Amino acid sequence: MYDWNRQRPSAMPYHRYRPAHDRVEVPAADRAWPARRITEAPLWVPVDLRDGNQALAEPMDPARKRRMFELLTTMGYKEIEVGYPSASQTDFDFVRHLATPGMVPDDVSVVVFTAARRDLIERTFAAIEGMSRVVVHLYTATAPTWREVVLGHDRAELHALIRDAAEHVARLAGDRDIRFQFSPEVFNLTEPDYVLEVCNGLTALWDASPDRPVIHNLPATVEVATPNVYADQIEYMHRHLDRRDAVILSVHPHNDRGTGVACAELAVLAGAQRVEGCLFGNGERTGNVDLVTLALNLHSQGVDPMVDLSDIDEVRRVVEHCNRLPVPDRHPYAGDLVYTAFSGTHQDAINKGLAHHAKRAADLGVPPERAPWEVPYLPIDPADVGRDYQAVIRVNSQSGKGGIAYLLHTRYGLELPRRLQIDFSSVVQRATDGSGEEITAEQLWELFHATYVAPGEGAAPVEWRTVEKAPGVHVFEGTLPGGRRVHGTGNGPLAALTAALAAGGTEADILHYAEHALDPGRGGRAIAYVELRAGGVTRWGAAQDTSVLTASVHAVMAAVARAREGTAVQV
Ligand SMILES: CC(=O)SCCNC(=O)CCNC(=O)[C@H](O)C(C)(C)COP(=O)(O)OP(=O)(O)OC[C@H]1O[C@@H](n2cnc3c(N)ncnc32)[C@H](O)[C@@H]1OP(=O)(O)O
Ligand SMILES: CC(C)C(=O)C(=O)O
Repeated sequence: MYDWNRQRPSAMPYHRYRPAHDRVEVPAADRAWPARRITEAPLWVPVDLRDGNQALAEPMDPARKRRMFELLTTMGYKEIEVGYPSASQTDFDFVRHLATPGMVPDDVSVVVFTAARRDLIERTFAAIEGMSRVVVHLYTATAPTWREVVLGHDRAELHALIRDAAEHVARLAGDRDIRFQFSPEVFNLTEPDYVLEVCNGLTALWDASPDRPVIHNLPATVEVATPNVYADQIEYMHRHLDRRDAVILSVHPHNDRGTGVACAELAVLAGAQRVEGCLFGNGERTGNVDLVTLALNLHSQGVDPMVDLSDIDEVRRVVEHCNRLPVPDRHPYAGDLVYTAFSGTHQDAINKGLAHHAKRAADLGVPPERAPWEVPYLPIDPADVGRDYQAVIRVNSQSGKGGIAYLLHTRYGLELPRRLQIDFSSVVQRATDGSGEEITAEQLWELFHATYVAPGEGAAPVEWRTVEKAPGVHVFEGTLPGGRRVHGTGNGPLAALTAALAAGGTEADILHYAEHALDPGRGGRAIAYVELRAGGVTRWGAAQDTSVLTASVHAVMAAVARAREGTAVQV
């Protein structure tokens, strides 16, 4: 029987915890969500200025709040939770600031958050005086532990408290342009029948209609189960909420198990129409669900995300400034390293994929940024979010020839022949293995130059010329360093050069020769690459010059000089 790697029981106190299924009744498994697909973006509601802000060690000051609000409207969010105005003077003043005419774009609604307490509700209404298109968001925790331990109420008492608060909200709203939202906090640990009793009661109390729908927001306040459990809970509510066409079913996942994004996506499959979260997942503890990841996940499936993330680094800079928290290097879509490959096989595949993409775009007659994207290892085109390809490939000891060639090509215009790529890759490997560090494009170029070009610099003829005496008959004559005159004839200038070298005692066979122009930014220069065999060893040499012939002669001499270094016998 297979028993390799048999794992041993740990000493972790895991038995202190109960599975989520024992803590909450998960409705019957008559589910349709697994077979559904997401074909349009849900309504997004960023809660950075409330849930995100309340989780910061240094909550945003008015200037940072204004910056965050501006960012959210610029990105295209149309419903934004702007604060908990009864919680602090800063929050109150910020909402009053938004009440100034012209501060909130006409097509944007603001949401204000309040607990189900009359004093807090009244302060909330004072904050929104004079504003239109406001959503008043009332919340109360409804899960058993919160009822019993935190609030000290049984089911009926808590229901009465919520209804009293909801009536107060409706009274203060009167016939103003205000909509209502309710969140049974810790929905995911609340009995489904109790959630329905409370939510359906409020739908009736607030007289929700398709023209003036109520929002029922069902939070996974603390994520406690696998995302399929949350999806089952949401689908059950979707099917059983009264006046379904007068209810916007909203979700508000947190990320305690690291599956906030999965919870939100499965909840949308299960019937949720609206998602609350924060940019890059700021929020209490491990954060709210990340709205950037959700939006770009849709983008990567060909679904319009309905927000603008075309300059993700600018979004990230503003969010980092407002929250005073960094976005990690591996953060989906936004981290510094997420479009970068270090490993050889990934680089090789990306390199080939990018070349294939460029060709496909040309074949289709469209610019590369409009052509269908199917590049291995890159789920989206970095250019879609304003990233360039500079950082896509970076080289260290895990890298292979493809990545090295890619960097030298994109940065310096070199088109290394395949065998030279292989040769140089082992040179790079030795250098990076020794240092253990990443090697930049500049350092690669320096290493390339030192390895293949520099040896020719002291070995090139001091003066030389070639003449075509008759068609196909070339003569090379020149003076080698040290003063020796050499002379040779061949069917081309390089054949004449090797004949001259042979006459001088150095037998060399050219195995491969390639040259190309470098880009115009390099002063009209050409580069030549030569692989030759001399004295029993095979070596590459390279040289650049404005003359192709000079570059070729110097490349031959560089390879000869390297072959000399590599043989015991002087060639
Ligand atoms: C999941 C969430 O994100 S919920 C939002 C959490 N956000 C915040 O707490 C940030 C802002 N909060 C605050 O600044 C303060 O808590 C305030 C101003 C709202 C209230 O402050 P205080 O009156 O000093 O009360 P404190 O915060 O100490 O305690 C909360 C009280 O409200 C009660 N309470 C808590 N939630 C609710 C609710 N949703 N509805 C009604 N009462 C509630 C608690 O039972 C407790 O009552 P008790 O004092 O009789 O035991
Ligand atoms: C009350 C709701 C909206 C909330 O912030 C949460 O449950 O995390």
